Amino acid sequence: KRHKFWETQPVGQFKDIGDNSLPEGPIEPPTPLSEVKQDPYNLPNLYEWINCDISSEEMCNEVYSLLANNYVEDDENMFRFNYSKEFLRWALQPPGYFRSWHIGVRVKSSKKLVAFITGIPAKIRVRDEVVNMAEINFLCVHKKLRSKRLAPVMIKEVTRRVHLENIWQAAYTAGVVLPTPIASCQYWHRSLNPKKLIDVGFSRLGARMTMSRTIKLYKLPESTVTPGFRKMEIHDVPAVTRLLRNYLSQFVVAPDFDENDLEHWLLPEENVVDSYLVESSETHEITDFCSFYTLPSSILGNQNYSTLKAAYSFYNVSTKTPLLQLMNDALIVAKRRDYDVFNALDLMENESFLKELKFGPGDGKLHYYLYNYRVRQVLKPSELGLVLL
Ligand SMILES: COc1cccc(CC(=N)NC(=O)c2cccnc2OC2CCNCC2)c1
Repeated sequence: KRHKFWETQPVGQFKDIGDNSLPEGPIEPPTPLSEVKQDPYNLPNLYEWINCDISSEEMCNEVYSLLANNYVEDDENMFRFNYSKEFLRWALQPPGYFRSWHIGVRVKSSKKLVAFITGIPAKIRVRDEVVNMAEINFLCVHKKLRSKRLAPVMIKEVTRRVHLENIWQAAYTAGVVLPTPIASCQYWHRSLNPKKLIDVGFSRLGARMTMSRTIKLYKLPESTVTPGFRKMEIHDVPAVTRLLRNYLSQFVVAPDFDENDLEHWLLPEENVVDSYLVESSETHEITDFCSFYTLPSSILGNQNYSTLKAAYSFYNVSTKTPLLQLMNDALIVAKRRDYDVFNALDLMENESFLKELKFGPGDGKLHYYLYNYRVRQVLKPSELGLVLL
C-alpha cells in the first residue's frame, strides 16, 4: 500500500527496516529559522486557517463538537471518542504551550470549523537523549471532507509552525500502520460494568457464561485495600516528581517531566485526570503512584445508553506495593466513581497485571511514531514509557 505523503517525510521508511547501518537520532538536521517557510501552506480555495483559542468558550465548543461528531471511532464504528471540553483544555494547555499549534480549518463563507490538528511541546527522552518535541494529536477532518487530501497539508502546516519554534522532532500515535512504528501496543479493557458493556456491544457474554455469573466475575470490593492509599494533592508534587522520574528512567522512550509538568499532568482534576498515591504511615514517604485519565466514548446507535464512561491507565509506579494490588485499587476507585470500563495499553510494566486483573484484549493496536528521529530497532511495548492522550 503506497504512502504517497509519508514517503516524502523524514520518518523511518519501510525500505530501511533492518538496515542497522543507519544511526539512531535525527534523520534531518534543523533548518536555519530564516529558511523555514514563513507563510502558511495553501489550503483548497474554500477554506482558511484559524488559530483555535481553546480557552475561549465558543471556540472550545466548536472544537468539542467537531471531535464529538468526526473523530476516531472503533473498528466496528460502534463508538467514537467524546473528549470533554475540560479535558481538551487540560490536554492542550500544558506549561509552555503555543496557541499557534492549535490549528483549525474553517469554511471561508460559513466560518464552520471543519478540521483540526494540534501540537503541544514535550521534553521526551530517547535512551540518553532528552529531545524537545511536539506531541501531535487530535488530527480530525470532518466526515464530509474526507479523501480531499486535507490531512497532508494540515500535517505540513503544524510541522512548519513547530519548526518556527525551533523544534525538529515530534511524537504521535495512530491506530493505523504508517512508516514506521517505533513500537506497537495492544490495548486491553477491564470490565467494570459488564451488564452495560454487553448491552451496548462493547463486550460479549463469554461462552457458557450467564449474565449473573459475568457480573460476579468482575465484582470488586467497595473499598481499596492498600494502607495509606489516598488522592494526590498539590503538596505531593515534589515527591511524586522524584518517584515518577526515577521510575520512567528504566524505559527507552519516556517523558522528561519536571515539577511544573507533573503538576499539570497528574494533579487530579475532576472528570479529566485522577491520581492516587501510597504514603507510608510511619515514614510518610510516598512509595507508589497510580493514575488514569477520563475519556468517554459516544455510543453510536443504542436505545438505552449514549455514553461509555472509560478510564485510561496513565502513569503508575510501584516500589513497595505490588503493582497488581496497586492497579486493583485503581480499578476499585474507578468502579466506585461509576466508570464502565478501565483501558490500558501493554506498555511499561502493564503486561504484568493485565491478565490477572481480568483485562481482556481489545480488537486493535495503537502504534507509536517519532517524526525526524530514527530508533535503532522497533521497541518492545515494555520499553515504552510514554502515554499520549
Ligand atoms: C471505546 O470507544 C472507542 C472509541 C474510539 C476508538 C476505540 C478503539 C481505540 N482506538 N482505542 C485506543 O486507541 C486506545 C485504547 C487503549 C488506550 N488508549 C487508547 O487510545 C488513547 C491514546 C491515543 N489517542 C486516543 C486515546 C474505542
